[in-house]
Amino acid sequence: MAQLQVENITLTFGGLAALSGVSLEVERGELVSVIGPNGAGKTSLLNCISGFYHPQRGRILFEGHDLTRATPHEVTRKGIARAFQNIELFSGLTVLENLLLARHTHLRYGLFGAGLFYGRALKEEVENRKAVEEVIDFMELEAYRKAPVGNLPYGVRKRVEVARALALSPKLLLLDEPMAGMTLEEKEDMVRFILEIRARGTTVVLIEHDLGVVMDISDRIYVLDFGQVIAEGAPEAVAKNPRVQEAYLGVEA
Ligand SMILES: Nc1ncnc2c1ncn2[C@@H]1O[C@H](COP(=O)(O)OP(=O)(O)OP(=O)(O)O)[C@@H](O)[C@H]1O
Repeated sequence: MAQLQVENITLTFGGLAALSGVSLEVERGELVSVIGPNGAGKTSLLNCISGFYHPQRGRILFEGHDLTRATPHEVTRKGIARAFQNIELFSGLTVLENLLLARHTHLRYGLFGAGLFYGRALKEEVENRKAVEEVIDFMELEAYRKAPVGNLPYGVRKRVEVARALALSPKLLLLDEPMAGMTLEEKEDMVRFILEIRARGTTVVLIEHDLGVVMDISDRIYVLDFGQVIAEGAPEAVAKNPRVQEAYLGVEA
């Protein structure tokens, strides 16, 4: 059974179908990209998987758990974390504080438990610190750990946004245009990080407009157009698909 199973989901907004009958399967450890023209439904799909939107039809299963109606918080606790297109960080807090806060908000046992079991809370805090420091090290953010996020250059903030998601120790990482607006050098760094994240066994679902990057690094690609999957497969096959060329690249088939 695939780790993530999106089964035939439909999501409408006042009569307009953002997604109609979309199915997608992602195996554990895979790097799967979702591409498609503007408005194709890519972000809506990610919003459904991460619990921000609930499809009117269909099912979303993660490791066998039905997440179709789950809240974003429940989805995170099941092991899915998301880095947002529009960076979702607290600009007045440092990199370290943002990462710790993400863990505290989503992963802690709760105040009641912490009060009753002081030892456990302390152990949890040590684990939080360790996990966050490890992510800072991994994402090469050491030089910025005490810097308020608002003062950092855009490219570094994008990297912190991915680090915030990684701080949740996810089994599945959802990346919504992590390279948008980056310089070539920053993109190359981000590609390296994504490949290393996958190499460590984390499943990655990536939305990305840079086709060159997508073709280079994806195990498989899903192509959306007008809220439907019009192609799926290995990068070479997808690139050759006439429907994709027509829809995505604006080339006559
Ligand atoms: N909250 C919403 N309310 C109404 N319509 C929405 C909402 N979110 C998305 N849509 C509509 O759903 C469709 C798909 O949008 P979506 O943002 O998922 O596309 P996308 O493929 O991510 O596009 P882009 O590449 O521009 O980010 C669009 O027609 C959009 O206007």
